[in-house]
Amino acid sequence: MGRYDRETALHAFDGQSRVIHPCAAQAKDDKPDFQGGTLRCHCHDSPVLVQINAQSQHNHLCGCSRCWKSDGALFSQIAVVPRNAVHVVENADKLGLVDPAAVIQRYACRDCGVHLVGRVESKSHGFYGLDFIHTELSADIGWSAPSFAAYVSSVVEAGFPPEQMPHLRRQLRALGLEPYDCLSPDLMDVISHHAYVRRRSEGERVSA
Ligand SMILES: N[C@@H](CCC(=O)N[C@@H](CSCO)C(=O)NCC(=O)O)C(=O)O
Repeated sequence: MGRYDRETALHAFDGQSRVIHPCAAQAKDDKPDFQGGTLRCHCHDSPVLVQINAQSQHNHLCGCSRCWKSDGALFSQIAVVPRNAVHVVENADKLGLVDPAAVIQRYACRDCGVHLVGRVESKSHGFYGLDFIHTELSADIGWSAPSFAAYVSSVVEAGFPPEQMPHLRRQLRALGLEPYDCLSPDLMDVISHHAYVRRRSEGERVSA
C-alpha cells in the first residue's frame, strides 16, 4: 500500500483511485465464511492489536472529517461489527478516546494516531451494539469489501475543491462505489426506523 502526503494528494487530485483510498481499486476478496481477524495500529514497536471475531458489515468509504484516514487518502474505509466481537488483545493502555462528545466514541493509538475502534455508546442510537472498525488495518484476507461511499460532500469541508466534486463522484461510481452525502439508503432507513420506534415509545404521535 503506497503512502503519500495528504496535502499534495488534495491539490494534485486527478481522479486516481489511490487518492480516493489506497485500497479502493484492489481486488474484492470477501470470503463468505470469513470469521474475522486482527487489526494492528501503525506502531512498529508495541502495536495495539484488536481481535475481531466476526465478518465486517456495511464496509464503505467515508469522506467525513471525523473518521481516520490513511496518509494522502481523501476517504477512510470503515465498517461495523457487533461490539461483543471486538477484543483489544495487546497494548490497550495506548488507546485514548478522541472526542468524548461524539456519537461514535473513537479510540486511537496515542503514539501513531490510528483509530482502532469506534463504539456507539448511546442506547438511543440506531447503531447501538455496533463498533466501527477499519479493515485495512488487518493483514487477514477475506473482509467484506467497501460497497458505497458515504459523506462524500464532507471532503469539501476538509479543503477539497468543490468544482472537482462531479469528477470525484464519477470516479467513485467507476469503482462501483455509489456516492452518498450521508450514509447509504439502507443505513439511513435503519437509523430512521429506530428513531420512529423510540419516538413512539416515548408517547409521541408520529405518522408518515
Ligand atoms: N460533515 C461532517 C459529517 C460528520 C458525520 O456525521 N460523520 C458520520 C460518519 S460515520 C462513518 O461513515 C457520523 O455518523 N458521525 C458520528 C460521529 O462522528 O460521532 C464532517 O465531515 O465532520
